[in-house]
Amino acid sequence: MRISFIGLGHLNSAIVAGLLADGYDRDNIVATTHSAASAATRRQEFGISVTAEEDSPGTNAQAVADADIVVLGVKPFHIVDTAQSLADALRPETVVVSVAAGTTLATLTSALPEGQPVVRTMPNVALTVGKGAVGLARGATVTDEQVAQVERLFAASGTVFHLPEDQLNALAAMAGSGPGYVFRFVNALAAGGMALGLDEHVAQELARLTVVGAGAMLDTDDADPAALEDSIATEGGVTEAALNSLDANDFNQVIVQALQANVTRSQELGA
Ligand SMILES: NC(=O)C1=CN([C@@H]2O[C@H](COP(=O)(O)OP(=O)(O)OC[C@H]3O[C@@H](n4cnc5c(N)ncnc54)[C@H](O)[C@@H]3O)[C@@H](O)[C@H]2O)C=CC1
Ligand SMILES: O=C(O)[C@@H]1CCC=N1
Repeated sequence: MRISFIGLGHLNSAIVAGLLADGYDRDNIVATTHSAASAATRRQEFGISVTAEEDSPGTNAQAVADADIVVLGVKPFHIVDTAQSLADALRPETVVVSVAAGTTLATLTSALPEGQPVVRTMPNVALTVGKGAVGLARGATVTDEQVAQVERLFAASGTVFHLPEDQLNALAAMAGSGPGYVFRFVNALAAGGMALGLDEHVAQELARLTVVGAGAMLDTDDADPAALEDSIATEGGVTEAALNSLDANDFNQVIVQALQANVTRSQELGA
């Protein structure tokens, strides 16, 4: 299966890293970037063929010419132009996969030749470490076999959820962006530790190790986050006092509002 990555930034790099860690043959992966500098960096990092549009205009079209799957990993506001620029080079059976926030199947389909198989996905960067969560919605003309091929691309380093397209923005708000919220929490925890008088390095290490440890406790199929929370919040103890403070500040509602802001932005990007 030949896979062509158009754009090799944070997200497509996470997919490539996951594939390579799973033993995928690097000779069957090619990628392109905008700048020559980032192509050189990624070539070095992954040992795959990476060419830059800046160096050789038209390299995107060359990269997709014999691909079985093309993964468009450019920013949402570039995806229509990019898809249109590839239209003449794509073989009719090549599956075009979008990872873009917001961009709908209808928009992508209208930028491609009629009947081109399309899959819209929403991955997250945890693919890099084999722990990705990926939403997948199929276009109208993609076959079951092609969907299975796309699923295998992500299942190498993550868990795939087949969802109706109208649920992908919600998945993005939770899982696509979710690692970013967790990293923000780590930074906030470290800042909290420093406010209590801990040395910066100690506070940062404590924050990081705490989230790594809690994440590892969740890393089983039957993990129960509510029961885990209870197991730490001893009745009348210190954790309970802190959680009560979070409740008093409407922590859950703060999260709901953040997810709503995320969905609103997806809708704007998709409009
Ligand atoms: N970063 C993340 O955690 C996630 C990102 N996404 C989606 O992934 C897509 C890319 O986002 P990031 O990787 O964060 O952005 P990024 O800025 O890191 O990567 C964009 C890539 O596109 C390349 N590019 C731009 N114009 C190009 C052109 N004409 N030809 C070839 N390559 C070109 C750039 O060189 C760069 O490698 C977006 O659509 C985003 O919605 C989806 C889920 C998670
Ligand atoms: O922030 C973004 O727009 C992308 C999509 C989900 C995560 N990163």
